[in-house]
Amino acid sequence: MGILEVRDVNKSFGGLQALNNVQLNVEEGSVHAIIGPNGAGKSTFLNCLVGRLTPDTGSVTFNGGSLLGITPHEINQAGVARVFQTPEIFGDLSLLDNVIIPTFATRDGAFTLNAWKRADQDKEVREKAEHMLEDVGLIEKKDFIAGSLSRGDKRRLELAMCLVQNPKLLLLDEPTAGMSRADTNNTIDLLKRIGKRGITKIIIEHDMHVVFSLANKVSVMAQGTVIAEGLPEDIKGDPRVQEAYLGGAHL
Ligand SMILES: Nc1ncnc2c1ncn2[C@@H]1O[C@H](COP(=O)(O)OP(=O)(O)OP(=O)(O)O)[C@@H](O)[C@H]1O
Repeated sequence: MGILEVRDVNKSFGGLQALNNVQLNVEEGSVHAIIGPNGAGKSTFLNCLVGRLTPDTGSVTFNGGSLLGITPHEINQAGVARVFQTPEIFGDLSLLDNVIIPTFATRDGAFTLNAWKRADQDKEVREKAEHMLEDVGLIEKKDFIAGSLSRGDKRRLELAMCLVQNPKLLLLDEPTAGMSRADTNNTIDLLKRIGKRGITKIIIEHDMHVVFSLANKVSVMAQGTVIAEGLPEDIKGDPRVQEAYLGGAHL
């Protein structure tokens, strides 16, 4: 039994079948990459996991319970956190306040919009948020306004906002998209470091350097279905994958 079990998931948009009988089994503590060409259905699949979309048929079981028929907030409370392609941060607040908000919410549950200002005075919350910023290498910028950060730092901040919620499963949607090679390598190092905490991760990524640096297992999607699955070194040499993913070029 994996921590996440996906069975026979289908999703259509009008006449277009975006997901076609998707099966996935993610082992607890693993880093599971999902790769595939543009339009393969990767984002649609991720959206089905976090409740942004509802599959037409199939089941999604996480940690023994179904993720279907519950709200995105309930999915988050069940221990699933997602880092988006476009970082979802509060651009006009400081980095520290950005991390204080989810730290406070995780400890105290739902809260009113202005309550986080009180959280700022809460020593325990503040220290936890600062510790998290230290973990992702942003502590020196804690008083900067988040909107002024580089793209790489914004993603690092969003990661801190997710990690402070102590997720069991972290979904990373192209975590290095648009980053310089130096920022990409920093992100790989950071993800390796947080990997040591045993959080299960699903990574959707186009950059094969990132995939092969981090993943224990790779699933390849094409035309809405999983066409191959295995260890990164096996996937690299799989002719079906070469064909589907890069039109025959070598990974
Ligand atoms: N909301 C939607 N309405 C209609 N069609 C959609 C919608 N979302 C996705 N699609 C279509 O579903 C298919 C799968 O798209 P999806 O974005 O999941 O692919 P992807 O593998 O994530 O691609 P990329 O790597 O380019 O992000 C595509 O043909 C896309 O045009």
